[in-house]
Amino acid sequence: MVWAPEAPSTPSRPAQGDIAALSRLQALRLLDSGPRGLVEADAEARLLRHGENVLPGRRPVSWPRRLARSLRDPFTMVLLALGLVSALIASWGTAGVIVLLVVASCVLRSNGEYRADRSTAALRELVATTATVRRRPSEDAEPWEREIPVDQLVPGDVVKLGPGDLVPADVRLLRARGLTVHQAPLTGESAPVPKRALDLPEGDDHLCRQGSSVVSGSALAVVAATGADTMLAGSSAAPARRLSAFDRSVNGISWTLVRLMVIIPPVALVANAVLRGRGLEALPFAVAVAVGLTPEMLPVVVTTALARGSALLARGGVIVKRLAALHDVGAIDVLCMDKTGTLTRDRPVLRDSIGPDGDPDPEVLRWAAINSFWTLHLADPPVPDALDEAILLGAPDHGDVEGVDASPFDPVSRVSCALVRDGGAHRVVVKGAVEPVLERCTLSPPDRLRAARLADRLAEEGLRVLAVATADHPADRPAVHRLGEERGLAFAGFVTLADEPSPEAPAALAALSRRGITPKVLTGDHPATAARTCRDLGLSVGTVVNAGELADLSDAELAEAVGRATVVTRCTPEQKARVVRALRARGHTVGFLGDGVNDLAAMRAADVGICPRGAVDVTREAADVVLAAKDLAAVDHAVVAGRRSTGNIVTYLRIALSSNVGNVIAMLAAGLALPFLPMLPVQVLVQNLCFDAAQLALAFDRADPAVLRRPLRLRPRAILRFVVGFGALNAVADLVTFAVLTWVLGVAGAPAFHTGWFIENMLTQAVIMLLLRPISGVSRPLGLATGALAAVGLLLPLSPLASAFGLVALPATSYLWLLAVVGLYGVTLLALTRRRFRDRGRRTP
Ligand SMILES: Nc1ncnc2c1ncn2[C@@H]1O[C@H](COP(=O)(O)OP(=O)(O)OP(=O)(O)O)[C@@H](O)[C@H]1O
Repeated sequence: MVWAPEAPSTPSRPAQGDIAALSRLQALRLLDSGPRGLVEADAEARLLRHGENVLPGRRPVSWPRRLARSLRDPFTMVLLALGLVSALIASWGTAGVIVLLVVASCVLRSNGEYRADRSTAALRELVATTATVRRRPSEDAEPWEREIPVDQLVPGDVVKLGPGDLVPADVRLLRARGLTVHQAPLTGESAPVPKRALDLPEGDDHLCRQGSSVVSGSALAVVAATGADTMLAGSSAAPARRLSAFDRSVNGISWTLVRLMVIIPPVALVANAVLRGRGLEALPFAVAVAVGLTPEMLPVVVTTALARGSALLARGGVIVKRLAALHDVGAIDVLCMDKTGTLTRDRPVLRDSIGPDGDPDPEVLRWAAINSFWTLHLADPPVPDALDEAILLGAPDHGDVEGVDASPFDPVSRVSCALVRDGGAHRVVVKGAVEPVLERCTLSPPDRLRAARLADRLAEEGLRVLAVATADHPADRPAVHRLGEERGLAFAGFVTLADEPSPEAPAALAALSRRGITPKVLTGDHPATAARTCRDLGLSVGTVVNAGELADLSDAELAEAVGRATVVTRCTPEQKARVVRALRARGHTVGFLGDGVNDLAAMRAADVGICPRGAVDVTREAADVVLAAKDLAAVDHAVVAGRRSTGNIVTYLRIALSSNVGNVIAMLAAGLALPFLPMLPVQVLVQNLCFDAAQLALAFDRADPAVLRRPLRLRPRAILRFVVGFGALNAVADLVTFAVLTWVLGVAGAPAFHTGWFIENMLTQAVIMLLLRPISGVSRPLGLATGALAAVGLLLPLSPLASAFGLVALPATSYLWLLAVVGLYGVTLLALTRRRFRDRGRRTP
């Protein structure tokens, strides 16, 4: 029979309030839909009418808007302020060069960010969430179910929901089995909320909103509102992402420099006035010195280094969803992971069916299969449970038993239930983890102990053990989602399944530990099964912690306990998250690799969430890194790419800041010692511009092998300490140059002095770029950039442009002396850096 909706006098945008008050059938009619779903052509027409199912705030930012946004950066603000001051005192050269610096860095930055965002958006598309929709090719055709991108959903579409799905739009439930949803992003409630497909609705039990996610159970629902019409869009409750450790580190360094930039001009002015009697004429110089401190290319180098790393990873199928996460991957020192599918192949195979006395008993398997069959068929989850499938594959026919209702596996209660009619009687069949099932059974204390010991023995062989129990169920007690709460069950026995350890896991685990990463296994499985699997993979297991025993510990005690453990078992989703938070509180940078709905909370709690492409939607949405497959070797690749990119950023910061700090100290000191300013403002700014441009090559530098061997994090304090030391050395080289120019070469007049110092400065910058790095090899871009920098320094004073910058040609002896100073500086730098980087294995960057 074809289901024919009554009057099709449907408004194009039915008010949600109307739908909330209606029965299932009335809601379907209002939406001009039916349980067999929309016809494809109708869905297309609706898509044109309603638009894509995209939240308004999620649209891409345009290039001009990005350019305008880059002006809001603190460095740019200070630079513009200094440019304004220069313009006010009619120092047009200084103001002009500052504007040029700002324009260059803003254009480069917004262009880099635009390109990086476009490529990460394209990569994100590859792992975008989909919805299982029921549609018909034509009015009379049978409906089919298929996955479509969430943005293609329209009001009236009939969708299926299962554990781990993100609710793709605002929906009205048509059928639900054991459905619980997590709707914290909308209501703040942290506990999962049960939902039912009632015909006479009370409250919003029968509605699920976009932004919530399915924790357990399954449902069929009709889409009531999409895109801007959803409650989430209306409430602007889109979750704000917390600032990552990397963002905080970069901000920390930036603000330290910004403070210095603001302080330098007044200090320089006062010192010049007091010691040299100079007035406002020293202001352009003071401004130029402050500008000289800025690492203008910081945002560009950061974006380029991270975008390059994630582009390389994408070629291997690893997708980094937000750039800063690549740094965080490189910083991971503890990798928490689930067991199933990560350490095992996730291809369970049925082994045995064992009665309470330990002997084989086919009846246990029969009940297990009845439970699996009816939970799969009545609940009809979009993705069938692997354990249920394995049981059905290995079980004989289970006879004439009719399913009445079912509550699919719930990762919190760890049981699944089916209500069946067996002959004339109703019977509830419960299957699940050993402890929650035994807890629900009527057993004498010795029998309970014997059953638990039997389960331990089976689990010690590395088998997955499911307990099975049954009970008569009076027909007048229908509430299925209360089935799991049944007590007084009769214990039937155990079924066991084998899930072989993954053959690739031992090598991948060994590779991770060579990179200084400690693996920790957080699983919902039995302690003995988990311990045996880990031992088989060569992991040193130590004490196996049972998460149930951690419940009463304080956060500090928990941190202590899990800090020592390698395997934490019987974890509920929230316990996995608590363990991750405890490890972070101990100062670890924690990565979490998982793929199930039971991994979601931990994924969100971790510094970096990692999942395979086949993970449930909600986990994939929360993850920062998505792998082509659940493969520990791919995590290793991501770690290497992260450390390589961070290594390049750290090198850039060390070089840029050491050189800039050195120059600032030298200029301020020389400005006070000399009767004239040691450099013209325009010269300071030109050499700054050349140095900035050359440093872009550092984003493409080679990786230091030592950096790849240990977790690498941007540590502002360590970088600033490094900069103070090497900045001081750079200042000494500058001051030696001043001494040579004044006393050895007897340079007469400011232009010759300025030129000598300009040449030396450009050459030392080239030397610093080559030597202040942890590796001796030079990449092609770096070789070209440093060569160009040195060439500009040596040739600009000899070129026709020299006079425009206040430079003059120097005699050959001056060049020789300058080269000698730079050579001496280079040798000293080489000796110090080799020593500094030789024992880098023991130091932080
Ligand atoms: N379909 C199912 N029916 C009944 N019991 C199940 C089912 N799936 C899992 N269980 C039981 O619940 C326990 C916890 O399962 P859960 O999915 O939380 O973790 P897991 O898959 O064992 O491990 P991991 O967290 O490492 O992926 C399992 O050890 C098993 O005893």
